[in-house]
Amino acid sequence: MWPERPVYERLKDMSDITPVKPFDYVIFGASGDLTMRKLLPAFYHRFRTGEVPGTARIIGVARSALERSAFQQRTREALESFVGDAYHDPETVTQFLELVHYVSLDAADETADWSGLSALLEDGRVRVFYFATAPKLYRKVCATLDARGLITPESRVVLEKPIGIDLRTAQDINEGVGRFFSEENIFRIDHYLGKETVQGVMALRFANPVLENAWSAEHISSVQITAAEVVGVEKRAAYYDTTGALRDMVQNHLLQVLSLVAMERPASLDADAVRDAKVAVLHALRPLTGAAVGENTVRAQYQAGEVKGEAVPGYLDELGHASTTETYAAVQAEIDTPRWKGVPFYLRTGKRLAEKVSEIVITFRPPEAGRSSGADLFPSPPRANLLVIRVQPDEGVTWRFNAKDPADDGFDLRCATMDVHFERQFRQRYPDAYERLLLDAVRGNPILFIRRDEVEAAWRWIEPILEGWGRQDVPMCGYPAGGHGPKEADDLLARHGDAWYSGAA
Ligand SMILES: NC(=O)C1=CN([C@@H]2O[C@H](COP(=O)(O)OP(=O)(O)OC[C@H]3O[C@@H](n4cnc5c(N)ncnc54)[C@H](OP(=O)(O)O)[C@@H]3O)[C@@H](O)[C@H]2O)C=CC1
Ligand SMILES: O=C1O[C@H](COP(=O)(O)O)[C@@H](O)[C@H](O)[C@H]1O
Repeated sequence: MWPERPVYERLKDMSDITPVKPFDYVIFGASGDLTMRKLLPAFYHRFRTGEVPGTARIIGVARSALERSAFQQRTREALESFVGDAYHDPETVTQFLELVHYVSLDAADETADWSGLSALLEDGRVRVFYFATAPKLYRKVCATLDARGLITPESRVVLEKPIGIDLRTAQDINEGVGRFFSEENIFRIDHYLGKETVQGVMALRFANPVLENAWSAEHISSVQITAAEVVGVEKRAAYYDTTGALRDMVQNHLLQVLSLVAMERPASLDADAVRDAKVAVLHALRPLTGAAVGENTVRAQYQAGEVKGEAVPGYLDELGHASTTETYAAVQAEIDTPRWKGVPFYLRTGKRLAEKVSEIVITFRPPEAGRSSGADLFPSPPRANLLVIRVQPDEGVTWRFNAKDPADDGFDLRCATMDVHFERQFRQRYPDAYERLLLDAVRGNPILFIRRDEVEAAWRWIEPILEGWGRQDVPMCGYPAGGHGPKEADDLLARHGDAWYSGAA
């Protein structure tokens, strides 16, 4: 039923564990992919390490008619598949399943019988409503929760992305949910912010003066942000075909990463200080309108190909009908601030690519000839320094620098790399992004969640691209499944003398 599970070496767990108070966590969309693959395994890990108390309740809600025992069985299978062997302890799993409840309910039906859910909720506890369903349900479910008296002063709501399909629908959702929950109790989740290496961007930038001082157009010539996936759309075709790569990944994950890479130093690590700094970047993105959409963006669909030795069908064959939804998007963005004047930020994401990798690549300017630098000193010209932040997998950093070529008796240069693999270095398990985010919502800590103005600013920038694509201003390109994306995305960079980083530092 589930894909083959990976085997992990057991590494150290978090040492900084502060158990949360008993809570009731209601997950709408409990039988879905996200809950099974990410949310329940994340809760399990935090239960295993003692952060989630044994009296907490995780209450799954979906329309499927399931007994509690059947949902517990599905949970057990999900944990077998998605928790590494080294952390999968049958006794702990059995204890964890005691936390898990299920209510069969059509959350879109305000006339349905909600008493099964209310009966499981305890007054005085932190109560989290997590919406792992289609965003069009969010407002309605909030209204019904309110009508049924289920929203208490200790209640919070977690909204999965994408929030809407454009600016207007995002505003509608924000307004609608905002009628029942104050902004401080709305947690808009973007799981990329929960990734350790994405949070680590701030540490890298602001705790290392060498990097902090070089972090601008004076020293950096381009920034690449990639989120490549091997999987196709598979069972999520119905959702994906109405969404596409730009809405699914760029509007949220990639723009959040870009904001962290490009933001000014925040006044503090308070949630609002960081969010103020991030939203300033989103406001400073140069709008891509008119001809600029065609010049700066590429969209494409995967075609039949081969992934890890297996033949796979193209997107349209999988769907069985025509579609203008992109499974790949590449965008060249510019940020109109003095710090980033003239620096291209290249973003790309796609399904059915050669490998699963998310990374940030910072290319520094090589020393210029004529300056009092190394450029004129050596017989071979120095190459650009590269800093590669591997968001996932193999979280870490690679630094490419110029070294003296040991094979040469003169002073020829050769590129060398320093590779840091964080798990190896810290002997520390890298938690899945959802682990921290699920419990930050219980703690009421919003630092890794997105504020309303951020979501709307991101849509404001994305919308003209969607409009240009809707007008068919930009051709739909193709790329073979299992490859590196469309040739047109390579051309986008080649126009500036750049090339996508291919792992070969
Ligand atoms: N899957 C992923 O990797 C990621 C998903 N997300 C987001 O999470 C959300 C869920 O995604 P995903 O799990 O993939 O989607 P799925 O389609 O797999 O799951 C949707 C869930 O919603 C339930 N559901 C649908 N309608 C209702 C209803 N009226 N009342 C109660 N439950 C309902 C379905 O169960 P039933 O049919 O039994 O009612 C099912 O459990 C989406 O917003 C998606 O964008 C975000 C990041 C990653
Ligand atoms: O939000 C989403 O993210 C996943 C990719 O997440 P990752 O953590 O595995 O990089 C993507 O597959 C999905 O389509 C999208 O909705």
